[in-house]
Amino acid sequence: MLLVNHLSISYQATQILNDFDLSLATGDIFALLGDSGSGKSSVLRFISGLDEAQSGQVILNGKQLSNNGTHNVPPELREIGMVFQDYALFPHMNVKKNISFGIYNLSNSKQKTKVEELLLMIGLKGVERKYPHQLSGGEQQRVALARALAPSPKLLLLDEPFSSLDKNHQEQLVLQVRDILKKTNITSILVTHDKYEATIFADKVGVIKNKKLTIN
Ligand SMILES: Nc1ncnc2c1ncn2[C@@H]1O[C@H](COP(=O)(O)OP(=O)(O)OP(=O)(O)O)[C@@H](O)[C@H]1O
Repeated sequence: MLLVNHLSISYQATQILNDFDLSLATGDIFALLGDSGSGKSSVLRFISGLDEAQSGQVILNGKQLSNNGTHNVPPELREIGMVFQDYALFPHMNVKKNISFGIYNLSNSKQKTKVEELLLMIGLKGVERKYPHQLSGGEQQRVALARALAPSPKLLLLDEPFSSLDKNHQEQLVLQVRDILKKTNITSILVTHDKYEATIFADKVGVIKNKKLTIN
């Protein structure tokens, strides 16, 4: 379960969020909408431990990761996976190296098995040795998802991962990723501008309005 309590964020004198609260059950897929500049990415950066805030608490599966706007647990120890819109993959690493990046502590044979399992799940069996530039945008985003899922995170944060894809493939990928997340039962938050995408992807949709979260 994820709890975000009393999150308030200001940059210089401008307040972006005021007492933002969010509660998700394990396995929930949540989409966060809001106008440009409303603070969607800022919420993800606080939850992931990258940016601090004026106030705010994060509790994931009973563990307090942040309190009073500061972080008790650094980003790399939070068991939170992330997928972004751009620069999702390391261009100089092949697909296998990209996916196994976060599981370097496993033995080579365990890494290999995990990469094969994930490639099968994302429908890209056999591309281990390809480089990102040899894949389409949608394929790259599926590999980015596999990389984020490899260490079995407790929470997955997706910041507009579908928005740079062409419309024809976008819906198919949105539904495919939803399916994968449902199978793995990972609690997820998608930040998006696209109301339709939010509706088909998520179990619950929320909007940032007047610096707070409104659940539809
Ligand atoms: N490090 C920072 N320093 C100063 N201002 C910032 C910083 N990060 C974000 N902001 C400002 O805070 C506001 C919220 O930014 P944020 O990126 O969270 O919004 P968003 O809802 O994700 O926007 P978009 O949909 O356009 O990506 C914006 O006005 C942005 O310019």
